[in-house]
Amino acid sequence: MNATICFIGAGNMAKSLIGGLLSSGYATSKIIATDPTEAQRQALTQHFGIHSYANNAEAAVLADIIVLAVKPQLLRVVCNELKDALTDKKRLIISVAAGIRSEDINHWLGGAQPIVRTMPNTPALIQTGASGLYANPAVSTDQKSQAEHIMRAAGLAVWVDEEDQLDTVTALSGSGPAYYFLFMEAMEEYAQTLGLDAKTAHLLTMQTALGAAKMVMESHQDCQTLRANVTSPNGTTERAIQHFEAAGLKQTVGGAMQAAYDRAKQLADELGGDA
Ligand SMILES: NC(=O)C1=CN([C@@H]2O[C@H](COP(=O)(O)OP(=O)(O)OC[C@H]3O[C@@H](n4cnc5c(N)ncnc54)[C@H](O)[C@@H]3O)[C@@H](O)[C@H]2O)C=CC1
Ligand SMILES: O=C(O)[C@@H]1CCC=N1
Repeated sequence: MNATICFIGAGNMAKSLIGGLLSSGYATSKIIATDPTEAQRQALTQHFGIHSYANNAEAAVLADIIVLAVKPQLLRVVCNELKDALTDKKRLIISVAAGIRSEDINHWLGGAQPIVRTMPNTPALIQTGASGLYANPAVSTDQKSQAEHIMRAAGLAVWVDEEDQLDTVTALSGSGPAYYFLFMEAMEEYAQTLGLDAKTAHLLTMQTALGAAKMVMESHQDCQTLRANVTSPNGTTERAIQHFEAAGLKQTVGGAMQAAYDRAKQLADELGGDA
């Protein structure tokens, strides 16, 4: 693939994707980015050696693929700036903005636009991301492969058939890293209550999370079996699990994911449409 890719907005998510592409061997000359902040533009040149622009439309016309990586609240304004520059409708638009429907982006860009909407997550920063992707009907097979190539550079990329499923992806992998961080925070804090110093508690928590994730990925056993292997009859883990179950852990997790899912839909209603 040697398409020119233009990132609109050069914050954390754009930098993760750019970093991933460059480390996978993508040519520096084929990636450009825009940002109104001079410091961000300088950082791009210093870290990645790519060209950067202050003007979105000026940069967008130079590219085959445009990645919209600004905050969701700014997307409408940015699309308005790009609309007149993108009249040929050939370029693929990839949006990483949380909660903005492809239909709204299409409308803001003047219609008939190939759009892939994606929901990445922050581990993309270390090329261990997980992204869900949805393509609108105007996206060609080649453009689908291009979008997948870009998102794969930052980790796992999976397609969903219905755009609604991206709200589930948001509640799962989009917000998910924060769930694990919270759980780790709670473990670390209580280990200190039980007598460990902060550093030891932190190290053991991190390594336990990493070990558990690696076992799930590499052992080819399901979570239930792996859990059973840790749980000796009448032992310590059994007591802890009984406590989680009595406290309704699965219902709590379900309730939290439902709240994230509902908020994703609400955001799309608040930020989208013609209002
Ligand atoms: N942080 C997360 O976990 C996830 C974030 N996202 C999405 O990624 C998108 C970007 O998020 P971050 O990279 O975290 O934000 P960020 O704030 O780090 O980056 C946004 C960048 O856009 C620039 N910008 C502001 N106005 C602009 C304009 N008019 N034209 C061009 N650039 C402009 C800002 O200077 C900034 O550098 C958001 O839409 C967010 O919903 C998606 C999935 C997960
Ligand atoms: O919290 C949010 O709204 C975004 C979407 C997924 C992760 N961060």
